[in-house]
Amino acid sequence: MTLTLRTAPEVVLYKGAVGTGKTSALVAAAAEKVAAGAAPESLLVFASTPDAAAQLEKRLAAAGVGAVRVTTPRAFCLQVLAAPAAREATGRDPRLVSSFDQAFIMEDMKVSGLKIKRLREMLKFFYRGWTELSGEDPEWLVTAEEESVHGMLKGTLGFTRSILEPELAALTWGYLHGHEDALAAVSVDHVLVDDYQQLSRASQFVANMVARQSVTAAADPLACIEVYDSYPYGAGVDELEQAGAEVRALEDCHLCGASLHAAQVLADELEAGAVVLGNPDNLDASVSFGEFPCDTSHDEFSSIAQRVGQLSEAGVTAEDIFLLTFNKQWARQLKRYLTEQGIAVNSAFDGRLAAGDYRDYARCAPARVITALQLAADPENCLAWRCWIGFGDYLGNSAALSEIYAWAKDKGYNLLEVLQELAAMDAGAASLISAGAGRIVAAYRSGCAVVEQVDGLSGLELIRKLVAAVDATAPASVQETIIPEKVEEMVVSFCAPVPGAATAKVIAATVTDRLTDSRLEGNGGVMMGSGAHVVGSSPKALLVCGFDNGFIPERDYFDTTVVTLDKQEKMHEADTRFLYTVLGKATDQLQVSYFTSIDLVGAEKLKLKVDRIRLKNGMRMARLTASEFLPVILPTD
Ligand SMILES: Nc1ncnc2c1ncn2[C@@H]1O[C@H](COP(=O)(O)OP(=O)(O)OP(=O)(O)O)[C@@H](O)[C@H]1O
Repeated sequence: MTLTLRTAPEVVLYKGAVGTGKTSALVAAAAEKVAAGAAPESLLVFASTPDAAAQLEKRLAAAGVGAVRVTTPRAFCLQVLAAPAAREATGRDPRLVSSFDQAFIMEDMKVSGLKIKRLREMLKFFYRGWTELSGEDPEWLVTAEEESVHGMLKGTLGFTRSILEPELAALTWGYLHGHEDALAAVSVDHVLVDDYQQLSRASQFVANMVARQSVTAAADPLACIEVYDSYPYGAGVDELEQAGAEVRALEDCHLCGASLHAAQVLADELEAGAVVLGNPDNLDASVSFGEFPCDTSHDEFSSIAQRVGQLSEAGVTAEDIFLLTFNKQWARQLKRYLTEQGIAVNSAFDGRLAAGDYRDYARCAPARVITALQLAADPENCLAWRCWIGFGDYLGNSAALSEIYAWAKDKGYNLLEVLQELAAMDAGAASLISAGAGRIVAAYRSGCAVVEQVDGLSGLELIRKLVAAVDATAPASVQETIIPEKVEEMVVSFCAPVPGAATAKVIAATVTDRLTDSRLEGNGGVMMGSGAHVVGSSPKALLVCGFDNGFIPERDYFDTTVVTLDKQEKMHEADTRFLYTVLGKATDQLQVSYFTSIDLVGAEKLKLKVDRIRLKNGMRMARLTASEFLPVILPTD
């Protein structure tokens, strides 16, 4: 069964390679519509990531179209599903399952009895299917096993009233598709979409369906990389063309010579002859390219700091410099170094919850406090209840829960209603439903007590009290091993900043953002981040840092005992596409640096590819090489 794209009567598609001015064309189109009399509120602009949305908002404001709403499909869908009617219809709250929550959902799924590897594969198949709206095809799920595992997953998500990210846009599309009034309420006259190819198919469908008069999209099919939506749908560009889009091809590239050259050779590798980037200014690639080999990692940090200094002396503002990194741990070290040198860095939040092992009360103490905070913010948060009752048990209490779910299935209860009903029963009756019901009810009661104890508190006082109250719910033997000050420090750093008046709701919202999103959080400073953060920006100087084998390509790529040849080929293609997208960004300079030696322990920790080991001053040192992509992108004479 084929599903056809429902779109607006007027569809324009700006199509071009990196740096050909697609976003600029979109901004101009928005400005034109407003100049022609459209109210700014009648426009809705989608970007593929929150960082790209922030950049686009600035570009629109600079073009005089300030009051236009710029968002991501994810944020838009969550807002649509927040309406009471949508909650009622979908049976879900607008709450995404974070990677932390996912551990518990996985425990619930393991009850299916499938081997973990098979289960993970099947889940991926469902996720992709959801993003591609395969659920519309009655023959999508073939085997009875698939049907049953799929039903189980949907059931678990229903009980916890939560949404998996790959499910979000499909759920929204399904809801709007079946509720014309809801669709009319969220529709606008003009929808504009940047980096269309980076959206999932379901996101693309949602963006099109909410446009009454026109859709203006910008796309580069070659730059189809996963940055925010899972399973970006490159084929959607063709689908839009088939839906009657008027294609406006953009060919002149406005990047610096080095970025243009890198993009061209990488594009050639992806699809011979597919893209020929016009170079209107006949730029010389070698002038805008810089290669900076360094001996140690520390030398590279120092080289980066020095170059940032030189750039700012030359008049490049901090906001026009992007430091692209490939490894989180190494990026953390680089950030620390730059900050010590007085260089302000605008990067994504990088605190860890030290979620530890949820089976171990002591190790997951900060995660339990965060979960309790979410319950304090919303005692009806079924997903947080799921986590809360799972802590401290080897299987996250999944076996008992599955029996309880089976009992509650026909009653139409959500998890909180199930817990309330069990708590109201006498213990004997509850244990007939599940032998583990007593444990679950006890956990539920302890959670209610914690919520009650922090009622009305705010700021640090709230967190302090939460830490103490949560600590008291752990078994006495565990409490002895928990250091409340340490837990408090970790929780505070995860929630920071915590103003005195911040309520549980406010703090929990920050936590939820950080658990489910990654965006540049700084106010000014040089931008630093991964490929997902550079998308949507057009820095003057792009400094590619730590361009080493092991960081890109990843170490496993080189080890054919770990990776099959097929997989290796796929990894190479994905890296090429990724580099094509992210290196094709700089308008003035593309600088690449790498380091060639590190102690062996450091190399292991950072998962670098070690070429050779030698002894230096009695220490085992690893010899590294620049990324195998460096010779590919080097400008030729
Ligand atoms: N006609 C033009 N003349 C000169 N510079 C331009 C022109 N159009 C765009 N630029 C500049 O080129 C850079 C890239 O433009 P833009 O971001 O619009 O391209 P894009 O195709 O959307 O890029 P990406 O592939 O990164 O999404 C920006 O710095 C922009 O200001």
